Amino acid sequence: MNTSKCLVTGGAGYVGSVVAAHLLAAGHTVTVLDDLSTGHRDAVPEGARFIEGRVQEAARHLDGSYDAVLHFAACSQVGESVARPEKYWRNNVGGTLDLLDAMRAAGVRTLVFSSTAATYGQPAVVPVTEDSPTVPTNPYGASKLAVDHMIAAECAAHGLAGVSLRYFNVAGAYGRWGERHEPESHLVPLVLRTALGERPEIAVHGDDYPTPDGTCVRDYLHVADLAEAHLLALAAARPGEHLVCNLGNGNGFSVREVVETAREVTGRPIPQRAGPRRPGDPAVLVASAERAREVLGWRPRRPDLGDIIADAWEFARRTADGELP
Ligand SMILES: NC(=O)c1ccc[n+]([C@@H]2O[C@H](COP(=O)([O-])OP(=O)(O)OC[C@H]3O[C@@H](n4cnc5c(N)ncnc54)[C@H](O)[C@@H]3O)[C@@H](O)[C@H]2O)c1
Ligand SMILES: O=c1ccn([C@@H]2O[C@H](COP(=O)(O)OP(=O)(O)O[C@H]3O[C@H](CO)[C@H](O)[C@H](O)[C@H]3O)[C@@H](O)[C@H]2O)c(=O)[nH]1
Repeated sequence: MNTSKCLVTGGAGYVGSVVAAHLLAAGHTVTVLDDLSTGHRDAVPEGARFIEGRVQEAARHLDGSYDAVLHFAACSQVGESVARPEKYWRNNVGGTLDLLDAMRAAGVRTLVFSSTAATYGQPAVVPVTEDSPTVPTNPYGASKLAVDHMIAAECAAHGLAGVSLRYFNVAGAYGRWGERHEPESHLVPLVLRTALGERPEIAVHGDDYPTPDGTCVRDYLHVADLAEAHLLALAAARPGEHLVCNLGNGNGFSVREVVETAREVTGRPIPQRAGPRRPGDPAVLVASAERAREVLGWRPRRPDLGDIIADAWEFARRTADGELP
């Protein structure tokens, strides 16, 4: 296997730190560039070089010795993006434009980008393929879609080898790396904080959706399986081509099913209360990841929701016990 020298932007965050750990384990050389706006210094894996800095200043750090960039650094809260869209255009779109300029100037010609299911908005048909219409329902999704377009144009005009990976719902943990967002908005870690007694109950955002139990259905994906896909994407990237791949397991679980599975995994009660819908939430989001299987050869190893939640639970418990930071 060829090994690469990689710049990992956002490598102090949840997904970026897990991917950085996988890259190192596979023998790649890793430099993390992160401004710690939502990330944690201690999440950067041992063996990676760390630069505290902004993607907007990537030109200062990139040179021709790098083979590839994996770009995770972004703002990623849907609600905040509605309230403060300018932050999302500036950081996600503007930051990536600066990064592309820096890569072109340094001659670094491979990019793997964290895109999202939010680029599709409310899909009319599930499972969602990469050919589904992209009609984002919030500025976060729109900013990520704009970046996908920027990368496609950079590939066509300047020969970049670009891959956009559209994650569905990432969850789980990998060893000492897990989800530590503050504030946390994602369902699985909030359910587990409730199991730990740190929160009195889980608010179910809407139970009147056109789904079997009335709650939203999502496709949950293990963060370690997601990391594997990034390594495969690095190997599959081709100059002048922009590859877009969905990443999900193709199985939908409702909010109630997630809570029930967490009760089974943790053996704790986990009170829940139905509340109003959260604006912008699609009823059902399930991926077709056929392309990732065919083109990348991606095979998720932990597709079972119980396994995903068990790993997140182990991480949440160790964090609560003070064993992890
Ligand atoms: N977690 C999910 O479920 C999910 C789903 C779809 C897509 N994504 C995308 O995956 C990526 C990683 O998500 P995450 O959950 O790990 O988020 P995260 O907030 O944990 O990580 C993002 C990291 O980027 C850093 N960062 C932000 N702006 C920066 C800048 N301008 N310069 C340098 N560093 C900067 C933050 O400090 C943080 O460490 C994001 O691009 C996100 O949009 C995540
Ligand atoms: O306290 C909570 C938190 C969430 N939910 C529900 O649980 C489901 C999953 O919510 P998350 O916030 O965990 O995830 P999203 O589906 O909203 O978001 C995920 O998918 C999006 C694409 O639509 C973006 O990519 C985003 O970054 C990614 O986390 C949703 O129906 C949400 O309404 C609750 O009922 N209660």
